[in-house]
Amino acid sequence: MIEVIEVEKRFGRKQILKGVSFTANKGEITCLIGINGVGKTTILNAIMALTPINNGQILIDGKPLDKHSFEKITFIPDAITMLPQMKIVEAMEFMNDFYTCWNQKRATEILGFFRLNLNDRISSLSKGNTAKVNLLLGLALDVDYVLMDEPFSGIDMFSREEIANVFTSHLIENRGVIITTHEVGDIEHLIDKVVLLDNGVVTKEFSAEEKRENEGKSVIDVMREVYQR
Ligand SMILES: Nc1ncnc2c1ncn2[C@@H]1O[C@H](COP(=O)(O)OP(=O)(O)OP(=O)(O)O)[C@@H](O)[C@H]1O
Repeated sequence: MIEVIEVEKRFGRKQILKGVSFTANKGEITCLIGINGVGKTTILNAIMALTPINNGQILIDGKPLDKHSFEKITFIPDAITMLPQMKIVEAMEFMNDFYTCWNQKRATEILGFFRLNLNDRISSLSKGNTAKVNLLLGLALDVDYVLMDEPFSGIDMFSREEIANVFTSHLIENRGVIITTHEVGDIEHLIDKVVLLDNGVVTKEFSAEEKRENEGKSVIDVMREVYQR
């Protein structure tokens, strides 16, 4: 389980996170939702220890972040981190050299899943294929938790459908996934838990299925209630 406990984060004098708490379980998809600038990416960066927090605690399987946390989590950012002149195959080789938990068999499977070509250069990829390469590089790591920052952002509906298919595949099975988005429509039916952020805190944390079954409300209905004040 990933536990985010009363996390506070300031950039200069601007307090972005004012005591954010939520949990994300293994085998579940937890969706962090909030309007632009609310601090979704900052939370993912904090979980990866890429940004220091001012207060609070983050635990992975009950333990504070340390140098071994990286063997448990992968972060799939919304922009490519590989050099533009690299071919996809070279990006995969780089990951293989760098990470002991790289799973080549899984990488080859994802390559086929997304119909990507090994010899295509990163710089030549469409936005949709860039997102798919990011997913390939992240999901081919054998780790328990996957953080995804805005995987659907700016991508056409066909690529969105293909990416959404990942969430029902064995590529995700048994892993704990935290995804940030403000375009919840594509995966609403796949999300286990929704964490709504507003004004630096978690305003609602709920099961999407229970909300639908007990109150007849979709995630988008709840978002409207929270954000259209
Ligand atoms: N390194 C930084 N230095 C200063 N301010 C920052 C830094 N990183 C983020 N911020 C600010 O913190 C706030 C939250 O940023 P963050 O990227 O976490 O939001 P977000 O919810 O992911 O937004 P979006 O949906 O637009 O991606 C923003 O106001 C942003 O400008």
